[in-house]
Amino acid sequence: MRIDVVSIFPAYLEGLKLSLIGKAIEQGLLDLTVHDLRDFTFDRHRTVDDSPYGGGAGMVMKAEPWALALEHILGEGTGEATKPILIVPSPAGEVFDQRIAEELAHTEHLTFACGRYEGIDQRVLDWAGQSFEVRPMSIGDYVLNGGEVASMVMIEAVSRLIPGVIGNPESLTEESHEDGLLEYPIFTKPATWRGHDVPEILLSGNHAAIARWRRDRRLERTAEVRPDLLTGLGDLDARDREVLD
Ligand SMILES: COc1cccc(Cn2ccc3ccc(-c4cc(N)[nH]n4)cc32)c1
Repeated sequence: MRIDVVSIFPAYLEGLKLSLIGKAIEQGLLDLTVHDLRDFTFDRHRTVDDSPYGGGAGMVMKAEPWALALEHILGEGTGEATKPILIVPSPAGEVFDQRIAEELAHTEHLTFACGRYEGIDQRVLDWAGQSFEVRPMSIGDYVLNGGEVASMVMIEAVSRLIPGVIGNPESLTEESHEDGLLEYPIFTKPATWRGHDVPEILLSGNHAAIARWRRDRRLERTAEVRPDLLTGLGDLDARDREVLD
């Protein structure tokens, strides 16, 4: 997968080059390029913003640098079969979730447009629609100062789903949100720690009983912390219902 990110703070994205995502880049599973939007300005001050038409507080990101940056990215295109996707982090976007992460993990090329100030001139998104599938995307109902953190969240959530990025693919199966339930509580040595014991069942070696215990804990935790997720689940069996009632 090819990922391009455009930002006026390219150093923000350096964190992605650590740990598993960094290894995936080294292994060629991921091709990440971060572009400095100011490289697409040509005035002395490398201007990327101006005051908003219609008045109001703050500044708006100018269209032309964005168009030049996106054209540069398209120009490096390797003739992808489908329109590349342009993710535009925004408080006014569709809310990113695991389903969208799974969807994006199957695409060839993602571009993230990291806005700052009060956002990007709307005409950029309208213009980009001719060459990109433009997806304004929120990572939650709270306000950030720009799109970089949101892009890192989405890039991490998507990249870890690419085969080979996470060493053990089994660890992707029983995760929160993977199948609609939150994950079960986890423990490691020592078996007793500051007066707190690991649940006996986990020391029993009875794998069927352990699997059942884990599913029960997932159901209980989901019902307690995120009951909204239970409505989206398919048919729960009688045993599941018993745990929830
Ligand atoms: C109403 O508050 C705002 C309205 C417009 C812009 C900004 C600041 N800002 C600039 C670029 C940008 C990109 C993403 C986000 C963002 C995404 C999520 N989930 N929260 N915040 C915020 C951004 C704040």
